[in-house]
Amino acid sequence: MTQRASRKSHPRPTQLASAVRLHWKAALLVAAAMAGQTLLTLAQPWPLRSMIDHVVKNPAEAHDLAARYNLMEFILVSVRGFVQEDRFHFLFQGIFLLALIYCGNALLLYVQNMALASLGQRVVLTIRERLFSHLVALPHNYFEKARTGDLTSRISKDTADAQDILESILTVLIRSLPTIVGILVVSFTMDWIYALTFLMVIPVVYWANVFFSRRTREAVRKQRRIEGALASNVQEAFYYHKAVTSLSLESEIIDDFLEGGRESAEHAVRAGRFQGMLTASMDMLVGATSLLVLFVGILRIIHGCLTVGQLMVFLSYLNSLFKPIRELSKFASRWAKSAAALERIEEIMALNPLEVGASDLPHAVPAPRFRGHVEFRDVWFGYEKDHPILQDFRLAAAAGERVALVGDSGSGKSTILHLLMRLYDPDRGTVAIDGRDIRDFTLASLRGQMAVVLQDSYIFRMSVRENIAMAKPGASEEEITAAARAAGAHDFIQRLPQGYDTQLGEGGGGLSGGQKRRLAIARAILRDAPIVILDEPTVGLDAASEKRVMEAIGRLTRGRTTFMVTHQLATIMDFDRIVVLSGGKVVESGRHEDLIRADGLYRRLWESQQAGEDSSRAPVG
Ligand SMILES: Nc1ncnc2c1ncn2[C@@H]1O[C@H](COP(=O)(O)OP(=O)(O)OP(=O)(O)O)[C@@H](O)[C@H]1O
Repeated sequence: MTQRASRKSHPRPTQLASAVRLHWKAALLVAAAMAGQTLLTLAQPWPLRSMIDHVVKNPAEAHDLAARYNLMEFILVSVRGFVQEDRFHFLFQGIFLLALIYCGNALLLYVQNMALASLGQRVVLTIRERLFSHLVALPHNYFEKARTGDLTSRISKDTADAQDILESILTVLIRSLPTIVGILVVSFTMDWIYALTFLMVIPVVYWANVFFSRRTREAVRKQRRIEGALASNVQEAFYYHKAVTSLSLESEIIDDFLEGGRESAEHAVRAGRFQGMLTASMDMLVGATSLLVLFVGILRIIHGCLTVGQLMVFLSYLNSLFKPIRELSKFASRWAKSAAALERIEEIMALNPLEVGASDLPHAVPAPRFRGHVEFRDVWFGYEKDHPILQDFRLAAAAGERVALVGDSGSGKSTILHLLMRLYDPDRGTVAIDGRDIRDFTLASLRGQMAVVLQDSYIFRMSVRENIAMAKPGASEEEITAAARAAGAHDFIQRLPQGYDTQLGEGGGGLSGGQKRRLAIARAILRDAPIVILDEPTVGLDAASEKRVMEAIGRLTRGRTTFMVTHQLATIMDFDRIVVLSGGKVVESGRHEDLIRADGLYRRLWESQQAGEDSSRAPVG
C-alpha cells in the first residue's frame, strides 16, 4: 500500500532550466543580444561626457556662438566649422559614436525580441509536452483524487507563465547585474566617495523587492489555487450538466462559483496592493537616490573631484540601473504569478510514478503475445490502508475461457478487473498471465493485449471511424467495417448523417446508450486481443438493445479469455464459468445449471432477479 500513497517532494526549479538548456542556441542569442545592449548602455554616456566636458572647458566659445548669430548664420557657421576647421571635431565624433550606439541598440533590441519570443515559445512547448506526458503516464489512482480542471489550468496557463519568468530572469541576470557591476567599477575608478552613494542604495532596493515580491507571490499563489479549483468546478458542471439540471443544482453551483470568485478576487486585490507598494517604493527610491547623487555630485564638482561630464555619466548609469529594476517591480505580480505557476508545475513533475501507484517497473519487458491463461494467486488488495477488499483471492481462467463475475454490490468484482488491467497492484500475491507476474511486463504491452468495454463507453470527440480505429492505429477501412459489422454497429453507423465520418460529441453525444456500447465493442473487436474485459456492458439498456449488445459480445469473446462483471444474470447463462463473490471472496463457482442446482447465493440472486423481471412484466392493476 505504501507504493500507492501519493507523495509530494519539494519542488525543484529544474523544468525551466532544463528546457532552456535544450534550446541553448536561442538562449545564447538572447543572452548575447542582451549583453550587447548592456555594453552599449554602459558606453552610451561616454561620448556625451566628452562633449559636455569639452564645452564646459570652453564656455566662452559656446556662449559666443549662441549669442552672436541668428538662426541662418548659426547654421552656416556650424557647417563651415564642421567642413573647414578642426574645432568641432569632438562634436562630430561624439554624435557619430552616439548614433552608432543608438543604431546598435535598436538592432540588438530587435534580435533580442525575436529570439526571446522564439525561445519563450519553445520553452513553453517543451515544458507543456513534458508535463502532459508525465501526467498522462501517471498511475490511474492519481486521477481519482486529482482535480482535472486544476490540472488543465496547470497545463495551459501555468506553462504559458513560464515565459514571463524566463524573460524576468534574463533581464535581471543579463541586463541589471552587469549594469550594476559596470556602474560600480566605473564609479570606483572615477571617484570612490561618489561610488559609495550607489553602493548604499543597492541593498535597500534589493530588500524592498524581496519583501514586497514575496508577499505578492503568496497572494498570487493562493489565488492560483482557488482558480484551479474553480476551473475544476466549472468543468464538472459542464460535464455533468444533465445531472446538474435534473437535480436542480444550478443555484448551488453558481453560489460556489461566486464564492470562489470572490475569494480569488480578494487575493488578487491583496497581490495588487503589494505590487502597488513595491512600485511606489521603487519610485521613491529612484527619486531619493537621484537627488542624493545630484547633491553629492555637485558638491564633488565644486571640490574639483568630478567633472560635469562625469556627473552626467553617473546620472545616466543611475537611470540605466533603475530602468530594469522599475520595470521588474511593475511586473512583480506577473513575476509572482509565474513563480507560483512554476512551483505548481514542479510539484507534478516531482511525482514519481512508482511511488504514486502501478507503473512500469525498472525491469519490465515487453510482453510476448499472450495465450490468455490468467491467474490470481493469493491476492490481497485494498484501496485504502487497512481496508482490504480482496483477501487471499484465488482464481484461474484457462486460455479462451469465458468467466463471469457476479455478486453483491461492493463485493470486489470491478476491483478484480482493475488488478488484471494493472490500474492497481496487489498489496500481496500476484496476478499472472501465462505463468508470469504481470508486473514483469511493460504496461503498454500488457494493456495492448486487452480489449476493454466498460459501463461508460468512452466515446471521444472525433468521427465514428476514428473512434473505432483508435484500438488499432493504422487499421484498414475493411478491418474497421468488419469490426463494426461484428459488433452489430454497421447498420446504425450507415444511417448516421455522414456515416463513418459523422463527428461525435464528447461522451458520445448523438448516440443512444446501446449504440455507444456497440461502438465500444467494435473497437474491442478491432483490437483483436487475447484477453477481453467487460464491466457491466449491458447495464442501463432495454431488452432489445441488451440482446443486440450480447450478440456482439458473443462474437467479441469467442476464443478469447474473458472476464465479465455483470448483475444481469440472464446475459451469462452460456458462460464457461460463473464466479460468485461475496465480501471479496469466491463463494461459489461453476456453470449456470450447476450453480442453480447448488442452491446457494447464485440461485437466490437468480430467483430474486427472475421475480423482479416477472413483476415488472406483470400487468398493472
Ligand atoms: N477507487 C476507489 N477508492 C476507494 N475505494 C474503492 C474504490 N473503488 C472501489 N472501492 C471500494 O471497494 C469495494 C469494492 O468495489 P468494487 O467496485 O470492486 O465492487 P463491485 O463488486 O464491482 O461493486 P458494484 O457491483 O456495485 O459495481 C467497495 O466497497 C468500494 O466502495
